Amino acid sequence: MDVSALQRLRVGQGYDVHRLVEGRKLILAGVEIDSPVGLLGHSDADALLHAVTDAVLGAAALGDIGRHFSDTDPAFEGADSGVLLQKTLALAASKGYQLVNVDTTLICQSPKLAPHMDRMQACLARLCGLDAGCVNIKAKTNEKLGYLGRKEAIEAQAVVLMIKDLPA
Ligand SMILES: Nc1ccn([C@@H]2O[C@H](COP(=O)(O)O)[C@@H](O)[C@H]2O)c(=O)n1
Ligand SMILES: C[C@@]1(CO)OP(=O)(O)OP(=O)(O)OC[C@H]1O
Repeated sequence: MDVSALQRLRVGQGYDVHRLVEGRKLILAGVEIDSPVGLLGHSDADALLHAVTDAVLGAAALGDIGRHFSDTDPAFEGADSGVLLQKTLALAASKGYQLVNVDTTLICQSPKLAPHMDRMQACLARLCGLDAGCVNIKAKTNEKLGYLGRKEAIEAQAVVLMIKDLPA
């Protein structure tokens, strides 16, 4: 086993939740999904991309999403979370971190996401600069339990693996 390669590996974990309301678009993994309700937020409220962004920041020990893109800054009102993820990946790359793979879970009672999964996976892979085979999105209902089960919100969880360059 190559121990020096193992020492360059970093894992990161991310989580997000946004409330579902009328009058907002539902955007997940950078894809707009046909729905009578959408996620509320200062940005486009893409909970999945926020969780992935936090996981990347976690792996690179760079804090959390709000530290880089404040939810009180008018610059991020309606922001495209795909752009924020790509800025985060560029920041991580500037510190020597490259993404290896991404795994995510959406806890979403409704709508059914299976019909949108291929598009969501392709979009997330493009945003991450990875092959689709290195990116995964899973969907779960919350078995009608609690605020997620009552369709009041959607939750996202993400785990990433990153590899750090050897110091020059
Ligand atoms: N919003 C969702 C939720 C779930 N799915 C798919 O259904 C399967 C079963 O979900 P359970 O919560 O009942 O375990 C799940 O594995 C997904 O394939 C979905 O498409 N959209
Ligand atoms: C990206 C930001 C910017 O306001 O998006 P929000 O829509 O506020 O979403 P949240 O996940 O609550 O916090 C992250 C914020 O930094």
